[in-house]
Amino acid sequence: MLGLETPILETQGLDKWFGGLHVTNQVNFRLDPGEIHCLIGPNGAGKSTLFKLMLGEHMPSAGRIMFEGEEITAEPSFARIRRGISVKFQVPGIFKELRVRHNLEIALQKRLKGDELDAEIERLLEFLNLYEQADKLAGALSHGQKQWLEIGMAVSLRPKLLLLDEPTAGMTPDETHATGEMIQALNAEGVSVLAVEHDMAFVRQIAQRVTVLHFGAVFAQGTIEEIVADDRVAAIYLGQGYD
Ligand SMILES: Nc1ncnc2c1ncn2[C@@H]1O[C@H](COP(=O)(O)OP(=O)(O)OP(=O)(O)O)[C@@H](O)[C@H]1O
Repeated sequence: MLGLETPILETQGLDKWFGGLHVTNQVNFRLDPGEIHCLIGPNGAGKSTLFKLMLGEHMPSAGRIMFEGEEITAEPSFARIRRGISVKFQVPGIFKELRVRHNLEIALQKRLKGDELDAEIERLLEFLNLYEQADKLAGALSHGQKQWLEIGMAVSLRPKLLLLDEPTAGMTPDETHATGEMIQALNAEGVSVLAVEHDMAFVRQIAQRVTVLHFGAVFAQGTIEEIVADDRVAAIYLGQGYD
């Protein structure tokens, strides 16, 4: 049941200032093990900054970050990755000049060798809907396929927690839906997920809980049904063109 276990990720009173700009404002956030959680909010609300604080790309001005009950506030990104946090950024970080298969091989060879490596490449190609693209150069994939390859690379280390920054940006509705199914399948294997997302249809598809950020602070939290029924949330999106 959500809320009773030690959170996989927790922030306590997290603050970030950029000069005079208070970009993260006393954020108390918890992600329970096994949860799919979406972080939404208008442009400039501070979603990416909160993400970067969780990853160790920015250091907070105040507050604490915990992973599985242990403090990681001052840890560099590589140490957080070693604990089991993996990330997929908006801009694909794939090797465009290499074949799709080879991209996966590079990501997987830290963990697997020989027959096991080969079998896992095949399994991932199937899982990512990239089986027929296996021998194409990664740079020749469609935008959506590149995002899927990046998801495959992000999960190749078997993370406990997957952080996704707008995973469906620029995707067609079909690709977006397929991405949702992929994330749900990973979640069914035990991966906890936190996704920054603008596409509300996608949020509705995957999120078990939603946090709304506004001016760097937690503005609302709940199920997607509670969030879409909240007039205060609708009001902060007015004029921004979201559905
Ligand atoms: N490195 C930085 N230095 C100074 N200001 C920054 C920096 N990074 C972000 N900001 C500012 O912090 C605020 C929040 O930015 P952030 O990118 O976290 O918002 P966001 O919710 O992710 O927005 P979007 O939905 O547009 O991606 C913005 O006003 C932005 O200009």
